[in-house]
Amino acid sequence: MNEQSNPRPMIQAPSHPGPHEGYMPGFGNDFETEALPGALPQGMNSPQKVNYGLYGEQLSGTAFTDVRPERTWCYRIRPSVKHSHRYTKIDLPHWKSAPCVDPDVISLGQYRWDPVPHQDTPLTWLTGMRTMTTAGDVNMQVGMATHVYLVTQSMQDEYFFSADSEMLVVPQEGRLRFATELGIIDVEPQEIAIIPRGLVYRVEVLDGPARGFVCENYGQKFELPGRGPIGANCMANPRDFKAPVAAYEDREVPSTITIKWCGQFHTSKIAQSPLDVVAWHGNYAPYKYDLKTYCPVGAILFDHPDPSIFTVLTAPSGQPGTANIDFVLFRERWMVAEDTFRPPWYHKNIMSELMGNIYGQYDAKPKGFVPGGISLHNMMIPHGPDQQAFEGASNADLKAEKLDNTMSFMFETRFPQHLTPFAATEAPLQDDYIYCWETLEKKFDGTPGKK
Ligand SMILES: O=C(O)Cc1cc(O)ccc1O
Ligand SMILES: [Fe+2]
Repeated sequence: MNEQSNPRPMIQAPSHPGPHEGYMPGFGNDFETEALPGALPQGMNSPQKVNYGLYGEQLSGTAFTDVRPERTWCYRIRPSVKHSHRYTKIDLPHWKSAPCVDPDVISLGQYRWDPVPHQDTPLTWLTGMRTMTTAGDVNMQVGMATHVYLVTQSMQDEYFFSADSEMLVVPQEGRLRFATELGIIDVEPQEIAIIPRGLVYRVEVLDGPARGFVCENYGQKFELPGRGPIGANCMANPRDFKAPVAAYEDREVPSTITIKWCGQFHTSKIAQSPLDVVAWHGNYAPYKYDLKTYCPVGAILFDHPDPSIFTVLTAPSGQPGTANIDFVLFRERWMVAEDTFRPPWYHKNIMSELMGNIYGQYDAKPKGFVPGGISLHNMMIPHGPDQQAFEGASNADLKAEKLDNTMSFMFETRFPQHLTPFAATEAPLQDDYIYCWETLEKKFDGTPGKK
C-alpha cells in the first residue's frame, strides 16, 4: 500500500521552513516558531489580546515548580477546552496499561517473538496498538508499557492524546506522519519520534503497511544520558534532535478526540481540527531523531563494556543511575577488542530487557531474532549468546571486524515486565526459544588450558 488516497487536510506551514526543512535542531531547547508572521507575542506570554485573534494557552509537562520546568506556550485558534468535553468511555482491548498482571500468564522466563503479522482488517494508530508488556503502575506515573503497532490506515478527523505517557516510537516498516498541535513529524525506520504527554496528534500512513515498536513512558520524560568521562561529544548529540516548526489547520469538520487517561480511553466529539496552534514557544515539544547519527563509543583494546554505553535516551526514576527506562541502540560498529569474547556476555540483570530488531542480525543471536521480532529477558532471568554465537565468537580470528547490517534496540526498565495475554497467546511466540542454549557444551574437564 502506498500513499493513502484519502484527501489530506490542508496544513498551513510557514513559507520559509529554514535549513532543516520544517524542523528546528536541538534537545530540550527553548524553541520559538510561528506559522504566520507576528503570531507569537514577543517579550511576554499573555498580552491582553493576541495577534490574529488567537488564544494563549500553556501546556505544562512538569509541575510548575519542577527544578527544570518544561512547558510550551501555544497561540491557537480556539483553546483546548473547546476541543474536549463530554467524554464517552470506549474500549481499545489490545492497548493495556500497568498494572496488567494476569494470573494465568507467566512472565518469568526468556521469551522471543517473530514479527507480529499485519492483519486483514484496516488498523489505525489507535486500533492497531498491541501491548506486549507492562511494568510499574500508570496511576503512580511509574514504569512503562511496550507495544507493537500495526498501522494501515490514517486517522481521519480523529485525534488522540495520552495523559498517561510520553510515547517513544521506533518504526520498523513503513513511514508515518505525526500531525501534532506543535507541527508535523515524519518518521521512517532508523528514525525515532517522541510525542510528549498531553500533546494532541493524528497519525497518517505515508507508506504502509507500517509496523514498529512503542515504549510508553509513564514516568519522568526521556532525557540525554550524562556522558561522564566520555565528555561533551559522541553518543547522541543534542543538535541531531529535531522539533517541528509550527503548522496549523483551520478546519471545521465533525471530528473526535480520544484521550488515554489512567489506562482508560474516552472520546469526545468536536466540531473542528484541534491542530490549530499557529505559533508556539517553549521547551515541551515532540521531536524526532535519526538513529544513524548516533555515534557509538566502545572497547578499543579488550573486554565488552556494559550496554549502557549505547544509551540514546534515559528516563529517570528518581533513584540516580537507575532508570525508569533506558533506550539503548545496538547499531553498526567496529569490533576490535583483542583476546576478548566480543558478543554480550552471559548475565542476569535486576533491570528487565525488552529488545526489538529494526533490521539485520544481532550478534548474540545470529538466527531467530529477526527484523520486527522481539525478545524479553526479564528481571534476574539468565540469558546471553546462543550456542552458535558462542562457538563462533570463541573461535573467531580476532581481526578488526565491522559489525554491519545490524540495528537492534533495548527498552530496559528497573521494573519487571509482565506479558499481556496478547503477548502470551496471540502474538507469534517462539516456543522453542530456550533451546538455543540447550546445546551449549560442557568444556570443563578438570585440566588447565583454554578449550
Ligand atoms: O542481552 C542482551 O543481548 C543485551 C545486552 C547487550 C550487551 O552488549 C550487554 C548486555 C546486555 O544485556
Ligand atoms: Fe541482556
